[in-house]
Amino acid sequence: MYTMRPYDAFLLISFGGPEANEDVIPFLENVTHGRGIPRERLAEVGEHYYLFDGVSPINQQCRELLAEIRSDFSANDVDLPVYWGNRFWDPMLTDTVAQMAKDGVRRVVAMATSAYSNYSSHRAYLNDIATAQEAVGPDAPRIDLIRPFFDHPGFVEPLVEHTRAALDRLPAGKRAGARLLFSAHSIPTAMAEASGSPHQDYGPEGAYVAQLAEVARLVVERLGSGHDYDLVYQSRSGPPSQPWLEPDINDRLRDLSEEGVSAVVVVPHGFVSDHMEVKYDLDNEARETAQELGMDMVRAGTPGTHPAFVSMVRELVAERADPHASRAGLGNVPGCPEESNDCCQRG
Ligand SMILES: CC1=C(CCC(=O)O)c2cc3nc(cc4[nH]c(cc5[nH]c(cc1n2)c(C)c5CCC(=O)O)c(CCC(=O)O)c4C)C(CCC(=O)O)=C3C
Ligand SMILES: [Fe+2]
Repeated sequence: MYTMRPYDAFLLISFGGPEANEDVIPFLENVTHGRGIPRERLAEVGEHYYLFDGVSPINQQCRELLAEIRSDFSANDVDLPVYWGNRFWDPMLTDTVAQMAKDGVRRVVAMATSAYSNYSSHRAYLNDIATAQEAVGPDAPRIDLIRPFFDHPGFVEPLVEHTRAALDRLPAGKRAGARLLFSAHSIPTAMAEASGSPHQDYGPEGAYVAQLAEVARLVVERLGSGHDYDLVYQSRSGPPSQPWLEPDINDRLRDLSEEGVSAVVVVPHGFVSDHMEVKYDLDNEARETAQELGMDMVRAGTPGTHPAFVSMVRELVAERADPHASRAGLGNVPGCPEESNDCCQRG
């Protein structure tokens, strides 16, 4: 039996989402607590959830990933029980940490459903782990979070495969001339500049943008088809006075249309699963923009439960368990150190 010493449990930590209409507003209040998001934006985002009867796809996607992790662990003789806790909706992280304490779990390896270095995707998870441990008290287990994994082959390879499949869904005559749009969640530029380790040089835009650009480059390199591509952003939510990462995907689609591009493949490489920000902001909003412009648009899938992504989870657990393990990483942009108190500040 493969024990993954020193760990005695695995924990998946995700964002969480509502699964009923009456949960939408309380969920949005949890997410935006004290974050200065304009009321109009909240009402608008609420409507996105009501369109799907208040059901965010993210919890079901976590359940599917958890099922795959459990069977992968058992097929590979990894005897770690698998737990799940969310930052903003049931099952809440604090409740899961309390349950682990009750079950006698002492040392946990955790993975966030978030691949890149920035406050929202990394530091916020570390902070929420600490808050949950404090709430549970002295019996709370120690929890080691797995590093941002944007450069792991188990994240990149599924994106390559899904981009290739998306290109094949375009009309044959449009494939060669299609533009690839790599799309990620926008964040405030100040947060982007504060992303990653302060002891690394990522260039003026910070770690998050450098990592997104590197993953896009790695995917295009592996496709080997010579397609032109751009990095774009989606799901901006702050007040207009606050600068966020640009260009917005909808603005870029308009510019590309003027430049004569008539087909695009959108690759949501900033995300791990096809949750609401992918389903609404790309499949409804960006698609509508593309339709208005008369462009063909196909959206590639996220890693989701791709077998390489599921194996990656086990590989990252083994990497975290062994301080001498070499890090599986493609490309040239560093992530965050394993034990880090100063990376990914809010900015
Ligand atoms: C970088 C990033 C990721 C990707 C990495 C990761 O996955 O972690 C991500 C994922 C997600 N974001 C999600 C939902 C929301 N994010 C919001 C607000 C915000 N996101 C931000 C950043 C990110 N967010 C930021 C800087 C804000 C502003 C408020 C703040 O500074 O904290 C709001 C408030 C309303 C709004 O303003 O849009 C909602 C509802 C869901 C769940 C979707 C579902 O239900 O399926 C997921 C997976
Ligand atoms: Fe978000």
